[in-house]
Parts: sequence; structure tokens; C-alpha cells
Amino acid sequence: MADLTTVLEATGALAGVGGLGYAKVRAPRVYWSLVGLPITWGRFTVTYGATMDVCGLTVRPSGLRAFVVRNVARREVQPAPPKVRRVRGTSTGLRVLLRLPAGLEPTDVAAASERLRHAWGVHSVNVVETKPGFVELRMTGYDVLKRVRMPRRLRAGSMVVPVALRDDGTAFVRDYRKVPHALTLGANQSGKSMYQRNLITGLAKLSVGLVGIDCKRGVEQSAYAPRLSALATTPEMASELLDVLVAEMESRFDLLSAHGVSDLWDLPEKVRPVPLVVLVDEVAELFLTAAKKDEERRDRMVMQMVRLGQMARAIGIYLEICGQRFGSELGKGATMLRAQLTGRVIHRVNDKQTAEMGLGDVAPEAVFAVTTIAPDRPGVAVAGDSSGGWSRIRTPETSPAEAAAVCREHAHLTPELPALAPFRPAAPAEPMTDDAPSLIKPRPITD
Ligand SMILES: Nc1ncnc2c1ncn2[C@@H]1O[C@H](COP(=O)(O)OP(=O)(O)OP(=O)(O)O)[C@@H](O)[C@H]1O
Repeated sequence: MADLTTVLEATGALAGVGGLGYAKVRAPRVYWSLVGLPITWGRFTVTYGATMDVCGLTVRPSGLRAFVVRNVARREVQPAPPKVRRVRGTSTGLRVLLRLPAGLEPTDVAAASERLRHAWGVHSVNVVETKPGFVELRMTGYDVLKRVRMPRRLRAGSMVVPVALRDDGTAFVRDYRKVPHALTLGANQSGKSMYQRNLITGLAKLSVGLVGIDCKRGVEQSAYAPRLSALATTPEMASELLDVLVAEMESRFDLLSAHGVSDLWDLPEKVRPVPLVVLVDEVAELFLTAAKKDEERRDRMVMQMVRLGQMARAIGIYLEICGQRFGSELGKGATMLRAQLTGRVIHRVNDKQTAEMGLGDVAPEAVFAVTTIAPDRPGVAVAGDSSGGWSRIRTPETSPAEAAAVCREHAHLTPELPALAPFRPAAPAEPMTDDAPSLIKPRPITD
């Protein structure tokens, strides 16, 4: 009987270990919540002081403080680590809020993040300054970018779109009012289209007008036709569409000045024009010219895009440009346009020069991170903006059919914009399936 009990206990224990092993691989969130989080929390609590000490993150209090608080001379007080203000477990990691003492700054803690990661046995440690004097250590217990699951609670806003997951487990959002124009770069098969698809899926649900420029004959964007207010599929159409957008920008500025305001969002709601997001797929198709005669049109298009980039934020027209490279080889004005696109999402690229094109001017420390993106991780990218901050992100998998279905479902949100009506694409006749992408023809332009 005793033997049977032992066998049953051993079998139960083995099943438990097997179950945990399975959960670790197949359900890392569950494993983290049940096993990783309690262990890490305990390890953090026990070793915090010693770890901060060996990482050089302790400071000796000032003489005055030593005297007032402890009533002893400064040399008698041991260096102390930052005060822990809050510890919070999440489904992907552990968050610790620290109050930095005088003499320590956020960059000191960020510089030690690799050492902290090893000390506490977590996948990554990101350091975020939450307000002056406070930093949050965002630890992730496992590689959250391996299989992307977006957080349940997402930041919402009239022009905020969650697009991907950051490696600290938070959502990466495109906030058009904060970063109006953006550039997405990446080599073939790096995940640019997936990124655009996630973006469109989010944008389609908002009260915005979407304008597509896809000079690969619309292979990517034609599927979104029901939700597009305009679509250009050739450089000639794109040139005419950009002229119309610039004219729209000028008339919106007249509206602003008539109401004595300088920003679209300051207009009374009933007269406020709908914001527009202009999505340009494979920008090189617009810029490259086969013949001398095309150069004039190309230069005009670049100029119109630069004008939109410089001024259109105030009147709610936002640029979202995507390509494989974006440097001076694209011609006159290309780098001037790139400077306006301060949001950057750089996927795997073929050479360091392209990574520098993408991030060298806004977040130079992130250039190296781009060069380390593995080819077997499509969809992983480095996102940076002009604040100098950057993070690794990865989009969830969204199929073309899913994106097309969202566009169909929200077709009723497509605004009627008379100026863009000639460019309004006809919707595909059949709903698109994943196996059979359907192409639609844009309506011919009529005068
Ligand atoms: N976030 C992701 N997670 C998993 N797989 C992804 C992700 N992003 C992209 N992929 C896969 O990688 C492959 C290439 O993706 P995608 O078509 O988006 O790349 P691309 O950069 O647009 O390529 P191209 O320039 O050749 O059109 C696809 O098979 C896609 O399913």
C-alpha cells in the first residue's frame, strides 16, 4: 500500500513538473505568473541592496542628511541604494519604482541594466524615467516578442493606434498628435507589410480618412479599398493626388485663420475637418525615374511631400511612409523629407548604412540594435523618435484577409471628401480570402 502511495505521489510530481515544463514553452505567461514571478520577486527582495551595491548604484548620503536622519558623521554612514517606492507584478514581468538619491541619474541605472538583468535572472530590464527623480525598472520574465500577445488594456485616444508589442511588455502605439509623421524601413521579408497591416487595422476603426499611395499597382493597399478615401497606384496618379492634398492643406489653413486658431484640434468640433493619414507604400517607386522627363514630376512630388511634412501636422494631415531604404540616392529632397518623418520603425536591414539612414539622426544608440535583428524573427523592429528613446518591438500576426475584413466592417467610417472623390477606389467585388488576394482597380481619374 505504501509502495502504491509512493508511486502515485511520484507520478503526480512528475506530471506537475511536466506540466510546468510544457507551460514554460507553450504558455510562458502562465508559467511566469505561477513560477517565475514569485521566484524573481523573492530574489529581488533578498538581493536588492547587495545587487545595487555591486552594480555601483549606491550613494553615500550627504553630511547634512546623515546628521539630521541618523545623527552621525557622514563617513560613518554606508552608501545606500535608491529607495524602492513600489513593486508590482505583471503578466509578463516585474515593475519596480525607484526614487533616485542625489548623485544618481537615470542613465546610471540604464547603463547597469544588463548587470541587473543577470543578477535577477530575467529576460530584460528596461529603465524608464517616469518623472524627475524617479525611474521604473521594467523587467520581463521571458521573451515576450517570441509570440506576440498585445496587452489587454490599451491606451486609447482619437489619434492613437496600438501597433505592436515592446520588449518590456507594453504596447507600442502610433500617437499621431505627438509624432505626426513616420518612416518605416526594412529589407525584403522583414515585416514592413505586416506592420502596415496592423496600422491600417487600427486606423480603420478611428474617425479618420485614409489615403493610400501604392505604386506597386496597389498590390498591398487595394485590399483596404472599402476604408480608403483615395488610392493612387501609379506615380502619375500619386502626383495628382499629392497636389490635391496640398490644396486641401491650404484650404484647411484658411479655415484655421478664419477661426483664429493655429491647430486643427482647437477648432470647434462641428467645423473640424476629419484628420487624414496618408500611407505611402514602397516610397522608392515614387522617387525612381526611368527617363529624364519623369524627373520633373518626381521633383514636384518630393516638394509636395516636403511641404506636407513641414506644415500639415497643424491641419491634421499625417504622413506614414514605408520603404526599403530612404537616403540621398532617391534624389533631390529625399533627405529633407526624411528629416520631417520623426517617428522611425526600422526592421531588419541589409547593411549598417540603411540602419543609420533610419535611426542615425534621431536615436543613434539604436543603430546597433537594428543590425542585431535576426532574419528568423520577421516583424521585429527598432522604434525610435526624436526624443532619443528607442525600443524593440514586434507586431502581432495579422493576415491580409483579417485586415481587409476590418476595413470592410468599418467602411461606414470612410469620410466623404469631395476633393478626393476622383481617387476613391472601387471596393473589391468579392471578400478577400487569405489564399486568393483580390486586386481592385482604382476608379479612373475624371476632371
Ligand atoms: N510580426 C510577425 N510575426 C510573425 N511573422 C511575421 C511578422 N511580420 C512578418 N512576418 C512574416 O514574415 C514574412 C514577410 O513579412 P512581410 O510581407 O510583412 O515583409 P515585407 O518587409 O513587407 O516584405 P517585402 O518587402 O518582400 O514585401 C511573411 O511571411 C510574414 O508572415
